[in-house]
Amino acid sequence: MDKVFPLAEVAQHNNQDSCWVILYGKVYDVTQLIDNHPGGAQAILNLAGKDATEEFDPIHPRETMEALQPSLMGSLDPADRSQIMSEEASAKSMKSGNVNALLNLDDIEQAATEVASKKAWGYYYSAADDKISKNLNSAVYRSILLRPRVFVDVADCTARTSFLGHKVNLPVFVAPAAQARLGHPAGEAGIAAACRAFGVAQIISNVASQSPEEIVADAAPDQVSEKMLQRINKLDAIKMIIITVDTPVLGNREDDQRRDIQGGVGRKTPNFIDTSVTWRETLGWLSKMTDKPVVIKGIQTYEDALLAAQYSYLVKGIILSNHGGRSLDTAPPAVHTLLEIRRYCPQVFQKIDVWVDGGIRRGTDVVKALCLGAKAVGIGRAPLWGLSAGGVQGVERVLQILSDEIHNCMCFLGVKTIDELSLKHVNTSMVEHQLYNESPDLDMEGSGSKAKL
Ligand code: HEM
Ligand SMILES: Cc1cc2nc3c(=O)[nH]c(=O)nc-3n(C[C@H](O)[C@H](O)[C@H](O)COP(=O)(O)O)c2cc1C
Repeated sequence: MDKVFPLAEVAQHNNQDSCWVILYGKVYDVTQLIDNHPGGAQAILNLAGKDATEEFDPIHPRETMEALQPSLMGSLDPADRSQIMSEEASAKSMKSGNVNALLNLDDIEQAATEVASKKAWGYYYSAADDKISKNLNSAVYRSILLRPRVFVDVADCTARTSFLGHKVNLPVFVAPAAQARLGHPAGEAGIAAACRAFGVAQIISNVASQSPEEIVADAAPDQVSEKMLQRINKLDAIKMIIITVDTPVLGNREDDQRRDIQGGVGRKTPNFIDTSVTWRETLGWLSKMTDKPVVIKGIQTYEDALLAAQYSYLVKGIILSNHGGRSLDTAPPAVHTLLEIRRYCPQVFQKIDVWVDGGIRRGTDVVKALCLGAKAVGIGRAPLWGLSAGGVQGVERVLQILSDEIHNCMCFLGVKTIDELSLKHVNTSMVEHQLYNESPDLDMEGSGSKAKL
């Protein structure tokens, strides 16, 4: 028979010698676990004698509960449990609101800021040092102008395209992001549900708060270890392996550190960083481990884009990204790298797919990146804000807003398909002037008011 414990009794076991916690209404004696806990002894001790569900839930995949089975003691007294649950429910009801009334991605971030925990907000919002790269990621799109064409029949305008051969409804993908369950219990699987509804691709983080099997469970993390790759190779719903290379060390994210009592969520996620990766050895190893196409995320210079293209037998794409400004502050926004590639090694666009992410606030931003040669555009924080503001519906709202804005922008430009978007639809003079102190290269097709007629 299940043993029942009142909250007052659990509360007495609140130290290293006897440490009990409540998880999902059950009582666990985790005294033996403290010293071997991957998240550190203090993480558990801070919650000793208390309900640890809220702290535990976003960080551990469901299978952790199996590891905890031997420590199960019984259940929390139902009266105490219902007290805790009603407190949780009233906190949650503040979160519901009509996400469909939110008109743009800034509104969604604002709504999420109001309802998210300080810790979730700090983790999502934070970027390295002085946030120069984070802010420039968005600002750079503002200094690219669009060149609308008129009297074009755009009745059949569509934003459908393909993503390494897989058909998608929008040229937008959800970029990998750790800890989606910090923002909402629906987590990465909730983002997947919204992506499924919109026919949009999602990249799953290696440090997601749910396992890859949970996330793709309804589809039509430890290190990128051999074990994980073997699991992923078996999942048909996972179409490609993305290797993130822009974070050899964790960026200095002060908003995260300030709002989390244990020094920042980023620092507590499992140690997934390997500082010894190299082009030749890591890609050689990866080519033996998987038949799935490989995409390298975090390219920030044309030199590295060129190198990646030399491995095109394995590397099918690159994502120009500075990790949403979360790694090296003052690293360039993807738009600068796109322009560099156009200038110094445009052949890269022919050899591999080039995608970008960082700073997307509007459908016009997406369209501008596509005009400059990107095949797809990633959003990182926006789906996390959507999830925090309104769960799956919030993420769907993000995708709906972008979809509408992309469609309208294409109609204004007089284009009917994504493939028609080109350099002649944008004027990049301001950015090029800032980068090279000169007007754009007039030999390039389009790109500015002096383009050939
Ligand atoms: C207080 C109740 C908690 C319990 C009972 C608990 C239990 C566990 C267990 C059993 C594992 C190992 C899972 C496995 O090997 O399959 C684990 C992993 C981990 N825990 Fe906790 N934990 C607790 C709280 C926390 C907190 C508050 C944090 C962070 C602040 C944290 C961070 C981690 C991390 C980072 C891992 C490694 C996850 C991974 O490798 O994927 N834990 N925890
Ligand atoms: C909270 C958060 C967690 C992230 N976690 C990862 C990750 O685990 N792996 C990764 O490659 N990129 C990660 N990123 C970076 C995103 O994939 C993406 O490059 C970036 O967020 C894009 O910028 P944006 O947020 O301005 O759209 C994370 C970003 C955020 C905001």
